[in-house]
Amino acid sequence: MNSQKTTLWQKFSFSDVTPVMKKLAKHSIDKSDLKSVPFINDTLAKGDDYPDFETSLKDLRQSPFKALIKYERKQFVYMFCIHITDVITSLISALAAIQLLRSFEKSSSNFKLINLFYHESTPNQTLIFTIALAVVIFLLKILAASLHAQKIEKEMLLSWRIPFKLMQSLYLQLLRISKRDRSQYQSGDITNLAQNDSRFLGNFLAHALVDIPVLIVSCALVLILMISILGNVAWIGFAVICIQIPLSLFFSWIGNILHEEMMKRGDKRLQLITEWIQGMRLIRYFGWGKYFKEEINQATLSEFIQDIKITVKYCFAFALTLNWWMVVSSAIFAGIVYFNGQKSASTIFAAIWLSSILGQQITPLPWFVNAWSQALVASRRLKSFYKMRIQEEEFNLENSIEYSEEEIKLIDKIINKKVTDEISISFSIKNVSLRFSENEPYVLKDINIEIPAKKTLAIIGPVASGKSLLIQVLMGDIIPNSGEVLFFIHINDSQYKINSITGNVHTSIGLQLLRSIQSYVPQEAFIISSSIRENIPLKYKYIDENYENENAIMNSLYVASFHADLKGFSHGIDTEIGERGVNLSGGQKQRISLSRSSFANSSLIFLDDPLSAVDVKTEKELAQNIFQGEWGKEKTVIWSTHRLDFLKYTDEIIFLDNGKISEIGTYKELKENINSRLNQFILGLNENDRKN
Ligand SMILES: Nc1ncnc2c1ncn2[C@@H]1O[C@H](COP(=O)(O)OP(=O)(O)OP(=O)(O)O)[C@@H](O)[C@H]1O
Repeated sequence: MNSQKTTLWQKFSFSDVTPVMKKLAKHSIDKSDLKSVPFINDTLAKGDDYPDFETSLKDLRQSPFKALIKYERKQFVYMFCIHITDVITSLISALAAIQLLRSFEKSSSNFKLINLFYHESTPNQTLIFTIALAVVIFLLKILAASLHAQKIEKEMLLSWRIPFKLMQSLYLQLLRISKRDRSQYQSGDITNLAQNDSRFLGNFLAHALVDIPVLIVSCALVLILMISILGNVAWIGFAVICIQIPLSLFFSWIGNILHEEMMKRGDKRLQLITEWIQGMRLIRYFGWGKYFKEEINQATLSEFIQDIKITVKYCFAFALTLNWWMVVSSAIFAGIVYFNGQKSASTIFAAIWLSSILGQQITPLPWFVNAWSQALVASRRLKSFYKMRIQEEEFNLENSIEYSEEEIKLIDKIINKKVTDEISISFSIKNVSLRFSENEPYVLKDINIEIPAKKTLAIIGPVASGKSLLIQVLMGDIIPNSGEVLFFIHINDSQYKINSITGNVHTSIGLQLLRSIQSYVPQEAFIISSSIRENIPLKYKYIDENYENENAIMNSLYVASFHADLKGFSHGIDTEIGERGVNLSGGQKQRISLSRSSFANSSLIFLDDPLSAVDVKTEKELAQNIFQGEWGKEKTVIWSTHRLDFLKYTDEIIFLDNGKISEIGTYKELKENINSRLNQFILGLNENDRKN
């Protein structure tokens, strides 16, 4: 149903919403239910002019505030028209009511509309006219109320859509942010940006932005009417307003200067709460709960105090504004008495009614200022988040590789997973060095390695020697200060004109290519709060594909030696494994993570020491399944490890010492050399002992 075509009354009908509400109550709502509600559909998906993330990022970096005004301008114009018509309708009804009074008085020379129709009106004619006028006033009031309802509906739409759109781009930015810049932000800051800042911005734009120009226009209109009806005494009312507005703005403003600090205190509290949740076990075991609680209480208290300071100023401004219209009308009465103006009922009524319309417009002024300053702070904070570089921006354009038309076609097919032939990958790493800032030492130094296709390379070395960093550089996650990482994709028995592609992992195309053929098993397993069945394929990715493919899931669990563990689960692969896998042991989580990689069946696998929590028996099984099985023969595996027993299954080993390759060779070569770094390492000697 197109909401543009629905009538006002249909829009307010609950018949569409009721079935969804019932389902919501039963927690069984799905996407198709949401689609059946035109309002939700309209709000979240259709009818907006938001560009895609890349395009909007430019605008968001200049000012999220201005960007949103640009994308929602049609809505703002529409809301302005509705709102100003609503105000004008109210003014016309006030004029009609004044005229009604004057038709009884027959004394006023101004606005004697009745004389336009009846020069010598009979009492009956006057009666009919006044009844007709009363009906018109009533209808005008209904029209004004329904216009106002329409405006509120639009406000609601915007107050949902703006934060929703901002959150979407925030998540995308978070996903693509460069690894170096990401470290500037803590989880609490990001939660606050998504939860509060985006809402503050949405609140102001939805509820106040349009009201400010409406306020200015309507005040001018009311003033013109007052002058034409009441004469020069209306200027007294105007003068009284001129005193009140700056006073109330002043108090709102000084309250709002405190707002930025308030947001920082909120970040701190959220940060502590996130740490509390993440470290719940440790906090309990170490008995830190009391101190943590105190810290959170203090952060909450300091946020609360700041809020009180802001609220006091705001309330003062609000109190000033709320009943000011009475002061305005009283001042006008005083003027009428002092200057001996018209003292008829219609004049008094005009003074009261027009002042109250003026008051209605001005009352929310302190709130506008409050919402405005919150929105400005939110926009500034969001801007600095969007300003962080996305990963592609760190790439050096000189590294780009020129591709022929045929190559681009093939790249496209690989990225979109349309290549059915067998793919294999080799690497060439040249002069790679890395440090995190000018003042810090290099953490990777002049790394040069060739990794052949379908081979297993082990990266070993002492703690903090740079193993994980090297893997992250090879995966394109960290851009080195110098050197390059090239990879070569070979396609066997290809029906395409070409059967190999060269890529640089630190270019946009290279990164996309690599991500379409790689899988990764991290040091710490990532487990979603769901069943094993959904955890293996990660339901998000395979939702429309084969995530219910039980054979493939079982096979991947077998490869990761998880099949025996399944017997202990009451519901087999449908067993829920709790939030972040709380119902699993450390080793089980790691093996779920490994099965995921096996299920993905990628041609290139990065393993960042994922077997640290696996026992010796399982370790042997894994070695047979993985390194002697399909992975060892068909895939390129790059594996950082401390588990030296596995090394005999690898094709090549590099030994990292303090970011530098100190040794490279096969397991046999390194083991046979008594002085090899590997043998020294097994004996427990460090690099310095060896040199000495
Ligand atoms: N973002 C970063 N900023 C600054 N230094 C970093 C950063 N990430 C890692 N390092 C430093 O780089 C060095 C190598 O870290 P890396 O994680 O690669 O070690 P590792 O060999 O994988 O260690 P482990 O065996 O303990 O997993 C460490 O000294 C670490 O402190």
